[in-house]
Formats: sequence, structure tokens, C-alpha cells
Amino acid sequence: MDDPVLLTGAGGRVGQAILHGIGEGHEWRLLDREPLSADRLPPGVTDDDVIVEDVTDTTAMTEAMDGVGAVIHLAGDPRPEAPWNSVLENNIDGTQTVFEAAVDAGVEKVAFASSNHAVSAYETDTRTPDMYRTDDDYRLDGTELPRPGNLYGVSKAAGETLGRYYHDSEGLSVVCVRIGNLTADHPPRNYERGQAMWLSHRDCAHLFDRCIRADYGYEIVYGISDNERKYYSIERAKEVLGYEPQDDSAAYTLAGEPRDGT
Ligand SMILES: NC(=O)C1=CN([C@@H]2O[C@H](COP(=O)(O)OP(=O)(O)OC[C@H]3O[C@@H](n4cnc5c(N)ncnc54)[C@H](O)[C@@H]3O)[C@@H](O)[C@H]2O)C=CC1
Ligand SMILES: O=C1O[C@H](COP(=O)(O)O)[C@@H](O)[C@H](O)[C@H]1O
Repeated sequence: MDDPVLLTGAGGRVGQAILHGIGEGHEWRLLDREPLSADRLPPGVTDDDVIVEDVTDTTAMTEAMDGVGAVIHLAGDPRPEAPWNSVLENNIDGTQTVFEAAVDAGVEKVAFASSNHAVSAYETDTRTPDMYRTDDDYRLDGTELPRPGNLYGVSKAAGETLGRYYHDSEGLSVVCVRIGNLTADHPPRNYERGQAMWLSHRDCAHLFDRCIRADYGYEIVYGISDNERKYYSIERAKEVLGYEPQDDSAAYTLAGEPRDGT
């Protein structure tokens, strides 16, 4: 992918993990509704490559897409407890605006930041906490129907469906990454569920790099590290995207300390 990559939500946690990992591997156009300080820009990226706009603004998004080859769409309200008015505007309307502007500009592919919360209602009382543990073989693989556990998850399922529509009607390549729980340096502490769906910063950057480089039609994949205890399959991400994660939450104790003591 030689054309610029538009990264929405560039100033946030996922955006920064991506830029720290692969910031020098692509030509970037960074978009966020908040200004990005210089320490949030990868080497070679200047203020000229930064757009401070809202993803719900059709005119701004149309301009932002000009000449872009691929989009990583992260911008939105990430709170599982977010109220309907916020996810309706930022996550659903914003995502539709991004897809529509991408199609109008002839963008080739869009990677959409979906979430574990699009399927969190599969975690029923009878399945938990066993499904979070190594000796349980329950797996979601991306072929199951969405089953959101909150309105935020509903908005992510809506984003996945918008991606399906723009792929089928317009031929846009779309990958929806159901991101688990991103943390830096170590898995979430004392949180079995979070450790089963941990996504390390370096695996996050590599995964979205593969989303930019790989060829696909419409895909839903899980974005977690290669955790020994997991309830999301990463086989589809490996097969279609060439994802090769390096981290595993089992290398850490439940308290988040490295087992080898390093
Ligand atoms: N951090 C995680 O573990 C997970 C994140 N995700 C998804 O990944 C995406 C990024 O999440 P985080 O980086 O954690 O969130 P964050 O809150 O750290 O970053 C989101 C960024 O998007 C910007 N933004 C929000 N609404 C916007 C709008 N309407 N227009 C333009 N910019 C806007 C914010 O200013 C912020 O910089 C979100 O869509 C979230 O739902 C999904 C699963 C897990
Ligand atoms: O989608 C998201 O999921 C992660 C993990 O969920 P949690 O309920 O275990 O915290 C969350 O941290 C993140 O903010 C959210 O966007």
C-alpha cells in the first residue's frame, strides 16, 4: 500500500499503539477531533498530515479521504457504558460517514475497530468463568451472530453491518477487528476475562499493519494476542491477514507480573 493511510482516532490508545509500532511503515494522514501534540506523531509526520475534525462531518471526511488507499477507522466512543445518544452519533453515524466517504473517494479498504462487546452476551452465567480458562475449549470465531452486551456493543455490531453493506453494494474491502482488551507492557491485572482477550501493543500494531497490506473481501476477525487461555479464535486473522502474534497473557501471572521475573 503506497497511498496514504487515513487513521481516525489517531490520538487515542489504539491509535497510539499502532503509530508507535508501525508509524514509520506507512505514509499517514491522522484524524482526530482533538488536536494531536507533537509527541503523538510518528517520525516524519507533521501538522500538515493531521486533520482535526469530527468523523460525523461529511464535508471534512470527504476531504480527508482524497488520495487515500486505506483507512483504519478507530474514532468513536469506546466506553462499554456509553449512552445511546453518544454511540448513535459517534459510533454509528460516524462510521457510516467514514464508509460513505471512503467509497466516494475510491478508497480500496477499510479496517473497522469493532469490539468484544459486540459479542459479550455469549458470556452467559453458565459459561463463565470457565470459558476464560485454559482447559475450556469454547471459542467464538467470527461466524457467529452478534450478541452485544450493551448499547456500545450494539453500535459496534451496527458498524460491522455497515461494512458488510458497503462491501456488498460498492465492492469496498472491509475487515472488522473485534478488539479484545488493549494494554501496554502487561495484560490487565487480576482480570481473567481481560487476560483471555489481551491484545498487546506490538500485536495490535502488527495486526493493523496486516489489515493495511493483506487482500480480503469482507471479514470479521478477533484482535487478541496468542493467549493460551482464550475464547476467541484467531485462526481467521492468521489465515486471511497473515497475523502472527508474538504475545501471550500466560507469560504473566494473574497480577500481571512476568512469570520469568524479567
Ligand atoms: N482500547 C481497547 O481495548 C478497545 C478499543 N476498541 C475500539 O477501538 C477504538 C479506539 O479505542 P481507544 O483508542 O481505546 O479509545 P480512545 O478514547 O483512547 O481514542 C478514541 C479517539 O477517537 C477520538 N474521537 C472520538 N469520537 C470522535 C469523533 N466523533 N470524531 C473524531 N474523533 C473522535 C477521540 O478524541 C480519541 O482520540 C474505538 O472505536 C473503540 O471502540 C474496541 C475494543 C477494545
Ligand atoms: O471495547 C472495549 O473493550 C475493552 C475491554 O472491555 P472491558 O469491559 O473488559 O473493559 C475496553 O477496555 C475498551 O475501553 C472498550 O473500548
